[in-house]
Amino acid sequence: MGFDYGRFELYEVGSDDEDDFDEEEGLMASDSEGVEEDEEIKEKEKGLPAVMRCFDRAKIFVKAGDGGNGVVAFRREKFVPLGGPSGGDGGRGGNIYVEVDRAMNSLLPFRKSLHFRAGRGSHGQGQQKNGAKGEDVVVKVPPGTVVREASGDVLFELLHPGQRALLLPGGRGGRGNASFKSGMNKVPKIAENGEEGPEMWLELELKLVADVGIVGAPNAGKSTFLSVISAAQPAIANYPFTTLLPNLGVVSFDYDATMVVADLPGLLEGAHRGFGLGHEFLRHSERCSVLPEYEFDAVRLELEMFSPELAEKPYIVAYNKMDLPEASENWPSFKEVLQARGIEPFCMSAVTRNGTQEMELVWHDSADTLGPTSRRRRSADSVE
Ligand SMILES: Nc1nc2c(ncn2[C@@H]2O[C@H](COP(=O)(O)OP(=O)(O)OP(=O)(O)O)[C@@H](O)[C@H]2O)c(=O)[nH]1
Ligand SMILES: [Mg+2]
Repeated sequence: MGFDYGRFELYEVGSDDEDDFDEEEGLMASDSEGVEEDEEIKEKEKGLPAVMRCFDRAKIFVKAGDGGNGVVAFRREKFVPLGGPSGGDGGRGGNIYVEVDRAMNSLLPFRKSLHFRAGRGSHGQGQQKNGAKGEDVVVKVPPGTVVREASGDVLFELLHPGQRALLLPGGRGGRGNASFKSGMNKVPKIAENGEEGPEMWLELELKLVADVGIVGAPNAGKSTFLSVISAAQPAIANYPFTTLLPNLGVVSFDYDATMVVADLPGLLEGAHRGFGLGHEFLRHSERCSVLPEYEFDAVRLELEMFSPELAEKPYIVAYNKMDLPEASENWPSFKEVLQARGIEPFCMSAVTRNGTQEMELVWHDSADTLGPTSRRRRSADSVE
């Protein structure tokens, strides 16, 4: 994907405009226009560290279908000038559902399409024909999505793939005059209009339910590592900032124990904006002579600047790319420096899978120290 993504502050509540929607749809097809918009969002996001993007938000408008109108009609038969009432009922409007789609991992699609309208019920017809039900609309969201009303009240938390909830029921269809008939000779000329489908604005928030996050410098091999220890298949490429959206993977240990791991965007995103050690770091890495402990400090600092609370979480240091000569040469001194600071680093090669299993086991054994959620979530569920 050629664009950054971010926090979605899209439209004011109440800007419910059909034309808007079509335009937005159009954007999806034509990339060139989309790019401009992305630039704008990027601009707004300056200084937002990558980790913040794990929490993804979107605002959407949903409207259930209106009910179809009931109809006034009379039977017409030869020699019967005024037959009985025969107007059918209107069909019910379509419902709006929200459903978890395991293939999604962000709320990004809602940037392009934020209005969801279910179909209108058809009107009733003569000969007591009832109108057809309006088409339902299913809003697909990624696992871990919290749905809130505009007031902030939580409506649903959607965790499990396939989980589906009814957001708004369609409006009732109006009764046709046939159903108002009360006696043989009464010929009511009344019929109801369909009920309007309810509508509302909703806020979606995607919360990653991960036990462990892989943080590190851009291009360090985080996505590669995730792909080795889980079934996840994140994009891997030999340039920094390949990962713009967090990838989730499930690491399975023996007997039923699992851990959800998030591969996060390269943490030194601030680096190219020149704060913290970043600028310096990039200059070094251009020359490819960056000291591993320097990189480690830069990542730690970046994490601290983003969230001191996050930085206080227990962590395990993995030194990757050991298959490369320059990496294995640097390893002893890196290890020494860190040990002197009371940290025991591990080394591995994600590509050759040397040491990756050991890393998994360390995680497994540290489940208690890695945070209270790890054990609780084990074998739990949702993301895979
Ligand atoms: N030699 C070697 N190359 C590796 C190893 N792990 C990853 N790579 C390569 O390093 C490059 C970056 O790997 P990614 O997994 O995309 O790195 P990342 O940390 O996710 O990068 P960003 O998402 O851009 O921050 C790719 O070309 C990988 O093939 C390793 O253990 N040894
Ligand atoms: Mg990556």
